[in-house]
Amino acid sequence: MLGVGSMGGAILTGLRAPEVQIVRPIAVTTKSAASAAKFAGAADVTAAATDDDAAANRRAVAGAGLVVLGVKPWLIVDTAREIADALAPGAIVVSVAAGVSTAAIEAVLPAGVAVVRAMPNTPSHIGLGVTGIAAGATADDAQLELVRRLFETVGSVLVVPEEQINAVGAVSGSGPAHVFLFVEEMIAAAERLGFDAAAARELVRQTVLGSIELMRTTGEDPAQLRRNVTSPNGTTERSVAVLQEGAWGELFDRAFAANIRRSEELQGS
Ligand SMILES: NC(=O)C1=CN([C@@H]2O[C@H](COP(=O)(O)OP(=O)(O)OC[C@H]3O[C@@H](n4cnc5c(N)ncnc54)[C@H](O)[C@@H]3O)[C@@H](O)[C@H]2O)C=CC1
Ligand SMILES: O=C(O)[C@@H]1CCC=N1
Repeated sequence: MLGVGSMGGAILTGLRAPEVQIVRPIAVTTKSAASAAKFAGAADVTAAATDDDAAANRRAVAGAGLVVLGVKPWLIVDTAREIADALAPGAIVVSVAAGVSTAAIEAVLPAGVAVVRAMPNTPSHIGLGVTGIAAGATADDAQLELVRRLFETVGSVLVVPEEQINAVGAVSGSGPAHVFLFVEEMIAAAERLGFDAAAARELVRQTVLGSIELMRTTGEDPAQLRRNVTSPNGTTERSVAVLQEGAWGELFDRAFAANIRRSEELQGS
């Protein structure tokens, strides 16, 4: 795994679970020595920093069947180019980068190396991620299945056509940020009602955690769960009506469109 920051690190945490059957140690690389040092003494991971060893990425992928590129989008093609002739024949290269197409990566890799694009999210850190995966031109069903199993170690997986991967990024890849923004705004509004920061945080955090857990454990439709709170002619009806005046549907359409536009720009970067 080349690059184990927020996203790569979350996937790595899932892969390190003892029940995951995988060849160990998992070879990872980071840019800085300080990041690599966090794995010092780990029996299941070997880490090397590209700042220390310019050949760290090439060494890490030697003999690997599955290589995950977890670097920033604008480094993906250069990183793929850098490791191209160190890859084992038949290796699968998975990119988690926003925007960058499988074709752009395939173009710098030797024939016989399969490329798969994945769009995971950070709840993968606790095994509750959701990842969209899409096969490149040469990845066959068995290779895609292996990548599915990789991401199933950290949550659920949806196979989508590559044209939809940017949309997966908007909905679930970036999704945790949208949820946290909602929580931040609710806390700030609670503070404006006069609650101190600790009380506002407790009221909102527990409401959000409890609501999500209710949705998970009951399996109920969110609209029904909302109706369960909304007494006819009660208080919720009034606040929900005000929120709906905010045209959330249109707001989300615009937010997702902006997100997808940025993925398209990153493709060209
Ligand atoms: N953060 C998120 O929620 C999500 C991120 N992604 C994608 O994941 C990728 C990484 O994003 P983050 O984890 O957020 O960034 P990050 O900055 O937290 O992690 C990037 C990692 O790459 C390492 N790195 C930099 N140059 C390197 C090199 N030449 N060789 C090896 N490692 C190198 C850095 O040390 C760092 O560990 C991006 O392409 C992004 O589009 C995809 C889905 C969600
Ligand atoms: O913000 C980003 O570009 C990355 C991709 C999806 C989530 N984080």
